[in-house]
Amino acid sequence: MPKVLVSDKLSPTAVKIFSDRGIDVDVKTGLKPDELMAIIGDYDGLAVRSETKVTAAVLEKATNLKVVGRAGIGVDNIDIPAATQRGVVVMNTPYGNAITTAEHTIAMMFSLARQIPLANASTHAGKWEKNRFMGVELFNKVLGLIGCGNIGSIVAERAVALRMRVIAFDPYLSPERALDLGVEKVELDDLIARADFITLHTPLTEKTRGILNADAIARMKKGVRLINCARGGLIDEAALKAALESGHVAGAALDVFTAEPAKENILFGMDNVVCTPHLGASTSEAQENVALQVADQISDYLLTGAVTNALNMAAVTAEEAPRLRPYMKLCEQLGSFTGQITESSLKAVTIEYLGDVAHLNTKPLTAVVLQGLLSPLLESVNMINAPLIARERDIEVRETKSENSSNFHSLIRVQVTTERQTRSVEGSLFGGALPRLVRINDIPVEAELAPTMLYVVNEDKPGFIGRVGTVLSEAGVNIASFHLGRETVGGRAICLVNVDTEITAPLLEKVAALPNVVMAKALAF
Ligand SMILES: NC(=O)c1ccc[n+]([C@@H]2O[C@H](COP(=O)([O-])OP(=O)(O)OC[C@H]3O[C@@H](n4cnc5c(N)ncnc54)[C@H](O)[C@@H]3O)[C@@H](O)[C@H]2O)c1
Ligand SMILES: O=C(O)[C@H](O)COP(=O)(O)O
Repeated sequence: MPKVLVSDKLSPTAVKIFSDRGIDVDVKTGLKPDELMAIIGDYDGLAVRSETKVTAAVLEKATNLKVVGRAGIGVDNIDIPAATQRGVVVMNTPYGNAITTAEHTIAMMFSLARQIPLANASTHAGKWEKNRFMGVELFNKVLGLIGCGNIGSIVAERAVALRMRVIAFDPYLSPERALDLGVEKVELDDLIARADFITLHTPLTEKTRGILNADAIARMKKGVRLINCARGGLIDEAALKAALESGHVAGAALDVFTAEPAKENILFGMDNVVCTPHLGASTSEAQENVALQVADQISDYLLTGAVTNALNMAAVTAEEAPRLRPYMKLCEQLGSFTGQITESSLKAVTIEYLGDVAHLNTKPLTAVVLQGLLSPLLESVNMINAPLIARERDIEVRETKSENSSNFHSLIRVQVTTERQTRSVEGSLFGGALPRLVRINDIPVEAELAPTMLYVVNEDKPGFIGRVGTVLSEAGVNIASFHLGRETVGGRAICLVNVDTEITAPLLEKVAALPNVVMAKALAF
């Protein structure tokens, strides 16, 4: 039974879903890094929010871990490259808290415009300072959105309804989408110069870190108000403090901070700053949504292989997963066979999906071919990091599909080009489930791949089979099955022998030295 650890505060719905689906679940929140590292090796899945830091050091100890699920959007607390390297799928729940966070942004904008937090404190203190709190309307003001994805778009819709004039900077916002939302797509400089209110809705990346720095702030309208419910670090806090003190920026509302938990911050205590402790996603509805989604996604992956909302792997639906399973095995074997017989550096791989398989989601199949292909050549390759490794090594990966597959319902052809040559291997599923190699280069064959195999390329001459059999039997190696194929009578031929024990190097040398043998290799699957 798979085991999952919930290490941040999640709605109890998550635990119920894991238990109902037959997954062992432990809830241990507030763990220190060394405490997490001490126990993480026991778990197949980890469910987190933003508090648990899933670092490379934690992943190193996570020897059984298959999936990390983030109940929320931002994944900056998870070392995705390290997870990818270790074959751990990282998933988030990209929509579950988007409305809630957009509503928090709007609430922060109103709070700033009408100084509600300060007025509230003053009124509670019995001061009745009616003349102190003069606000501004949102109506007809220019709202500049930096980032117009899920949350930015929802903020835009709400702001348009408030009759604000909404402009947005987002390099990935299409003109059609902007039109649909009723926002004007602009460049960052334009937004900075025109906006009365600016809200941020991007992840924190190398490009967005400090996107509102001293220079950007200096170019804003005097009296601008800034709202950040995305990530600390998008606004330079020291530059903001200076601009708030000078009055250039009239106010700022911040849910997120450069260092969190933010027990101290240079902006704390300023009258024109409204703060909340990273509450953007904190509504009962959003927490219910993300807990339910993350538990279902983690369970689906652990129980069926379905992949939803992964950041480092292609999606696989629950319906696709069982149909893909036998092809995954075949693809791994085709990749592994090709990888084991490849001796010079790889330049390109083409994977052709022919017949019924062409209608399936082939992205994960290609990832598995690459895993099989690269595993004999490199350490620690898995289907999650294999596409990345291929890219990093400039191996061109092509995928083609066609409905025609000659004599087979489905046929997968893997063609590999190295510095020296191009070779191809074809495979199919017999009876819809059993992987078989059906062609190696131009030679038809029908071979089941077994854990230990001998692969020989030879000239098709009488006596060859007997000689191989004799050499193997003299070495005490039992033959389980023998598969032959040849180009033409007397031409190039191949033989694949499934054997019950290891083929040692001296034995392989003996086979290679037999008459008419062109090449001999020991293979393992
Ligand atoms: N405060 C909270 O509790 C809370 C809750 C949820 C999400 N968030 C944060 O809000 C952010 C946005 O979430 P989302 O769901 O809208 O994500 P999203 O991926 O749907 O949208 C992000 C948008 O930012 C845009 N973008 C990326 N780089 C950019 C750049 N350099 N300049 C301009 N735009 C850029 C992208 O094109 C995308 O449209 C995330 O960082 C997330 O972590 C915070
Ligand atoms: O990225 C997110 O989803 C938000 O920052 C929410 O974070 P939280 O789950 O820690 O509240």
